[in-house]
Amino acid sequence: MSKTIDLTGLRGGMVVSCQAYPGDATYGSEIMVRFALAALEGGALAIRANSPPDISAIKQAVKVPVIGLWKRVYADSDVYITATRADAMAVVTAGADIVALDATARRRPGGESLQEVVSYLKRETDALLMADVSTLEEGIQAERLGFDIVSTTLSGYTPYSPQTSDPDYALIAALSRSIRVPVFAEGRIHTPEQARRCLENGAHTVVVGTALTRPHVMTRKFVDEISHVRDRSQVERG
Ligand SMILES: CC(=O)N[C@H](C=O)[C@@H](O)[C@H](O)[C@H](O)COP(=O)(O)O
Repeated sequence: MSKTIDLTGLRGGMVVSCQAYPGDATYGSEIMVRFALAALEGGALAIRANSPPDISAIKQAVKVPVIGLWKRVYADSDVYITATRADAMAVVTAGADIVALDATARRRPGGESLQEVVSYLKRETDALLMADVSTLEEGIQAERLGFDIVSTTLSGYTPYSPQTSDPDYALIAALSRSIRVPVFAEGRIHTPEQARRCLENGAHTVVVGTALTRPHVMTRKFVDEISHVRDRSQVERG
C-alpha cells in the first residue's frame, strides 16, 4: 500500500492505536497483532502502531492501513515520536502506510529540522505523513510543510498546551476550521460518546488507544475510583 491510500475511506471512522511498553503485561508484537485483529473485528478502519517490529508484525496480519511511529528517548531533545529521519525511514521500511511524526517546533535530536525530515520523506518514500501536534499553530505549520494528516495527539503532552483529562475538543474544532488536510482527533478519547463529540467538532477520523489497548491503565482508573467508596465503608465499619 502506498500513496494510493484514500483517506476519504477513513472519514467518520475509527483507528485503534495498539501500543505497549516494555514491562507492560501486554508488551510484545504477537499481543499487538491480537489487539489489532480484535479492533478490526469491532469495525476499526486502520491501526496505529509503535516500533518497527510491531508495525511489521501487524502489517503481515491485516489488510487495512497501518499508521506507524517509533517512540524513542533522545538525550538532546524532548521529541520522542519518530524524532529523526532515520527513525522515520525505519518505520517506512517496516511497512507503515502512514508515518506519524512529532510536528511540534521543539528542537529535534541532532538539530535536524522538521522541514528537512518532511522533505526527505516526501522525496524518498510513498508513505503519507501524519503530524502529531499540540496546538493550532503547529497544525497550520504542518499543513504548510506538506503533511497529509494533522492529529491532536500531543495536546496535553507539551508544557505549553492545555493539560486536561478530556480530549481537546477546542483544538479539534479550530484545526478543522483552519486547515484543509484531514484532522484526526487523538488523545484521551475514552468513551464512544467522546469519540462522537470529536467528529461533531469537525474531526475526520478518531484514534483511540488506552481505552482499548492498555487494560492495566483502565483497570487502575476503575480501582482508583471505587477505592474511595471502599475506604469510606471500611472506616464506617470500624
Ligand atoms: C502522547 C503520546 O505519546 N501518544 C501516543 C502516540 O502514539 C500514544 O501513547 C497514545 O496511546 C495514542 O496517542 C492514543 O491516545 P490515547 O491512548 O489517549 O487514546
